[in-house]
Amino acid sequence: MQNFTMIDFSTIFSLKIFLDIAVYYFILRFFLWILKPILGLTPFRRIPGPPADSWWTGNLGQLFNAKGLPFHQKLVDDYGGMVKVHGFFGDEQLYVSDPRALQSIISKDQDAYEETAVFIDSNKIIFGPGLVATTDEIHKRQRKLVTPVFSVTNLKALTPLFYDIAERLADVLDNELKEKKGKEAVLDMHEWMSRVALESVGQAVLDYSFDPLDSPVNNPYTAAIKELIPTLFSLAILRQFAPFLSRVGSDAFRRRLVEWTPNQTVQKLKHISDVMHSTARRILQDRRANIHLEDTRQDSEAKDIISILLRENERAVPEDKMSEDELTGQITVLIFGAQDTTSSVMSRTLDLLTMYPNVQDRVREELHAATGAGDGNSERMEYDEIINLPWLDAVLKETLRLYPPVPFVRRTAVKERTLLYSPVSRERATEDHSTASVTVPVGTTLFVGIAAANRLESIWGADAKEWRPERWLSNERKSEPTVRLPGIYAGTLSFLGGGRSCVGYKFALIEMKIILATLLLRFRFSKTEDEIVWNLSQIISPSVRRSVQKGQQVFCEETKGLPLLVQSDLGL
Ligand code: HEM
Repeated sequence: MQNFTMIDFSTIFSLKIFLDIAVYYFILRFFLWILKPILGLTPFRRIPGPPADSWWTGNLGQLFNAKGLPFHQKLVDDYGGMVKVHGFFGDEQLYVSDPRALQSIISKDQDAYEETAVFIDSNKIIFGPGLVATTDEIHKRQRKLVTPVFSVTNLKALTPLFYDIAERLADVLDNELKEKKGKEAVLDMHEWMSRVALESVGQAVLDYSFDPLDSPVNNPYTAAIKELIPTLFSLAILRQFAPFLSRVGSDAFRRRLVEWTPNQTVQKLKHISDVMHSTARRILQDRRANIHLEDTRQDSEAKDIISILLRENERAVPEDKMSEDELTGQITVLIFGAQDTTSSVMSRTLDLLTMYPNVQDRVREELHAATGAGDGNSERMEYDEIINLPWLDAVLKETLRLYPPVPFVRRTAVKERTLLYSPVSRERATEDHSTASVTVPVGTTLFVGIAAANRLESIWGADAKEWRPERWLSNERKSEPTVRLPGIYAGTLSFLGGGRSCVGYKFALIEMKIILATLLLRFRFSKTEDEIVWNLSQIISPSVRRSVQKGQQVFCEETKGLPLLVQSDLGL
């Protein structure tokens, strides 16, 4: 009883402090908002940009909006590569797609631009202290161990596994068509791409099956990971307070605060995070038990990414070793980083191939020639062969360039730096190639416009906004552009660049190529009557838009999915 009174008192005390700080925070921001323009404290007076859409959320509601993609593009079309946008209470932020400024942010001066505190702190709460929740030396130490695990040698060893999963999916789709009593049927290919992506990353990273593909999924982790991105996105505005909330009280107090929050979405996020964390911990214990077993048997070594990481961690010098919490954090981060991104790109590729059937035929011809599929005895390709197929490669490069699944990331300036950029006036006809500069004060939030930079005419030519895989074929390649983006993949920013670039990009490429090649060899994909729209939900995903009549009124309804007509008779 005594104990109970004590805990209750400290909780109430912490809650009071929390509420006091929250009130003072809002009052301070409110006064700053009024005073800043009067005192001339607006750092980006000369940078063009749209007016704030709301006095307290600025342009955030437009930027973090499922239908926000056209707004992102319009910023660049109307105002150029350095745009001023507004955050909370008039906070001035920069939306950058200018290649020279991006070189500084992503590469040359990368230590001056860190992930935002909102990103780091909310990831720490959701995933634990893995790569996306750490900064500075801790982040560098973790990357030193994680990056080599994704070496080409390790990925080559995973190639047969990716083939096993891709072929299992093709057999399952074949059965679906047979069950529908024919050689063709409309199937939700985004659902299948999501399932096969999760199974691939589960098996390749953890040696764990999340989804057998040939039977219904009944795994709480699978359900949790599916819900994570939409749930995070619907809390986009609330998450801006994560840095503030994560510094209030103890871990136990903050957990209780979350439990008390009378908001269904917050409770859903707590449940998702708990499921992911407990599953990751269990898997880690299993893997650890297995690698010790293999060590004593001197058996062939496990090829999954986490077993390799555990072995590397054992061998690392004490100051480089990752703790149990850091390793658990990596598991969820890798699964999360891999699933929605690759499924989005594979879905988009299939959708585009239905819009450009001649390109679909061309890729299939290339696959037939490489595998002997036309003669009825299709063979698996080796890693090097499939990675270097020109048409398949061109299709993926062009899809990733024009439709990167992560269209922007954000950074915070942690050191004051000056960015050089080319100012572009509103009328493109009067483009000005002179250099302008802007000093970026510490604390400024910057948007790195990945999709915007990937579509710049100054780099990709007048047809930059068209999907033309041919541009990647050697006979079409013109001279190297004079302006370059600081990206690690094909001169694009799709996997970013610098010290926070995607660690899994080679994994993603081989996985996606094997799955797409296997499907294209067995099936033809065509459009249906359905209207497909691509929505922004942190990562872009497809939905079907339908008109629904309710009484006298007609409404537009959107359901996640990508229905495509799938045919198994390729007439070979
Ligand atoms: C088409 C697929 C993919 C795309 C387009 C993609 C894109 C990206 C981008 C843009 C970032 C930078 C995020 C930021 O700075 O805020 C990133 C980071 C990351 N990606 Fe990927 N990714 C893909 C697949 C994968 C896969 C398959 C894995 C793992 C197996 C993975 C693991 C990660 C991790 C761990 C990070 C954080 C790196 C760090 O902060 O040091 N990604 N990815």
